[in-house]
Amino acid sequence: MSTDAETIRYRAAAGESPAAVDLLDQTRIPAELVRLECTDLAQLHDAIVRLVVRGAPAIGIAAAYGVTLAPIDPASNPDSIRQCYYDAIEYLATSRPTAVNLFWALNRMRGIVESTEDAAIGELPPRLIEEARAIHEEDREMCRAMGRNAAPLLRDAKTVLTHCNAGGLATAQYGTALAPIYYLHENGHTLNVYADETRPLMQGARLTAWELSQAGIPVTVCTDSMAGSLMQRGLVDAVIVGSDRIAENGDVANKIGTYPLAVIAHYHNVPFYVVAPTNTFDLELQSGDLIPIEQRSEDEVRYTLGANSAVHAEGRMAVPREASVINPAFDVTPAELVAAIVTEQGVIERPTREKVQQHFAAITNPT
Ligand SMILES: CSC[C@H]1O[C@H](OP(=O)(O)O)[C@H](O)[C@@H]1O
Repeated sequence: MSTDAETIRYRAAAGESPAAVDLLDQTRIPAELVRLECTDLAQLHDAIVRLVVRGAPAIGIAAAYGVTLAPIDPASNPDSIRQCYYDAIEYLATSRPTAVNLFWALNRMRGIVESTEDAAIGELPPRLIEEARAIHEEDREMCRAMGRNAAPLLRDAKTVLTHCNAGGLATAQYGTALAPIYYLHENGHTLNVYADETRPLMQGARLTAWELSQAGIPVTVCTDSMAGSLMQRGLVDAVIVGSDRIAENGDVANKIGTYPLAVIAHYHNVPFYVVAPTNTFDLELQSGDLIPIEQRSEDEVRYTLGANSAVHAEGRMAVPREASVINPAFDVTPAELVAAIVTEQGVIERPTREKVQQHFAAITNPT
């Protein structure tokens, strides 16, 4: 993806210009490529809430950079400086509840604050910038690794179906679920991709279709309700999606509409793959029913194409005011419907609690 379409950029403060988290405004794609500069915490928090920046890893990266925007007074005492950063971390943690990468990244930033001695408090701002940049670059590398690790699962596939956007726009670059698609394309095996439009905010139609088209990968947008008949007619060789949080037993939270895809894929013997970095696992949650599910504004359903972006500002009312609306942003797919979870460390075939634990044990105690 070209640098002007890079999901997130960061500018440290220099002279009169303040530090800025520079985001590709994903609510404006595909109509236009517009960047939004966030120079304070409220702007960054709002950008996460409105899905200007979205996708579990990208949310974590943006929030990590967001901590460096805390309005510290360098002349105040070390405890006051630390408290200002802690307040920023707590505030950013209120932006969206489901993607565990947000909390994982904020905890890493908290660790830098906690571990900086009074005598070195002047070093804290550059240390935080360095940690956020490390989180950003690590994600770039993890996406490449997930592409390599997931590619063999698709070696015999011609056509895959994906849901929402788990591509470069959801990460530092390259994506999770789309990473093997890019990797195979780069190595002479170009897949055909069905992209679920993904109501109500249309991340599939607007974002996945845009980024795959930019990469020269054939993509066909289908409505969410079409996926079943595509599999019924044998037109889908595999379903591949990202995730926002994976419980210890392998249950997977992802964009609303993922669970029915997994059920239909299971019924039609189509392999259902999940691609996510290890920082998307929440090993403190024993099962998926404990994953917090974000409830978003009903107006995103009431208006065509959702109601929270410039593209949607002229959205037409699709639901009479007298009718009620629900808008859970995610659902949970039980592990038994998942053929494999692919991380940057490898592949968890037929995930179970034991296999997830083994995957993480192998990371901490490599043989
Ligand atoms: C690579 S994680 C992408 C993940 O995040 C999306 O949710 P949202 O667009 O609301 O941030 C969706 O669940 C994707 O699978």
